[in-house]
Amino acid sequence: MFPSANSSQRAAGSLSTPSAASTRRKVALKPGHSPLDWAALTSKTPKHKLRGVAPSTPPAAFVQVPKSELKLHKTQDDCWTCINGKVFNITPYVDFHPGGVDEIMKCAGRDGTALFKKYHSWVNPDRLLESCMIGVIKPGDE
Ligand code: HEM
Repeated sequence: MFPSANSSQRAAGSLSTPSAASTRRKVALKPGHSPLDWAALTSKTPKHKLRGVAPSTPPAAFVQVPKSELKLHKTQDDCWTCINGKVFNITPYVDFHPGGVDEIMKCAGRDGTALFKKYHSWVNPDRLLESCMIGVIKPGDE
């Protein structure tokens, strides 16, 4: 084996047996629910269906969502959240969430910005959920 077990080229500590604290908890997603599958679905599904709105609904930038409306959508088959002031219909995404359904449902029907940043500040919600954006939270309701 190279480098040999006691070689100075080896990193200190044991790389093969990480402590429990440093291991990432892996969630098993349903078949067909990988990030690539999500990208494929969003590219072929009409936007109004992903947004969960009527086809005649104005583009997201022109739609204001009151907080009282956001609160009504908190179940797995009708789930909205607000991240950085943007309101998304995450119903079609829930089963694709790499962190699992239970975790993402914690932001259902409410502002998920803090939780989102706590768990993955590196993820870009605007890009990932672009096709699911319903509108912006009503000014004053943030
Ligand atoms: C719209 C809301 C959310 C979206 C779009 C989203 C998206 C993602 C994405 C893309 C990943 C994979 C990150 C990576 O592998 O680098 C991920 C992982 C994860 N998410 Fe979320 N997430 C959302 C909400 C949440 C919430 C509310 C929680 C917790 C309460 C959460 C907890 C996690 C956890 C624990 C992981 C696994 C991280 C790991 O592998 O170490 N997420 N999420």
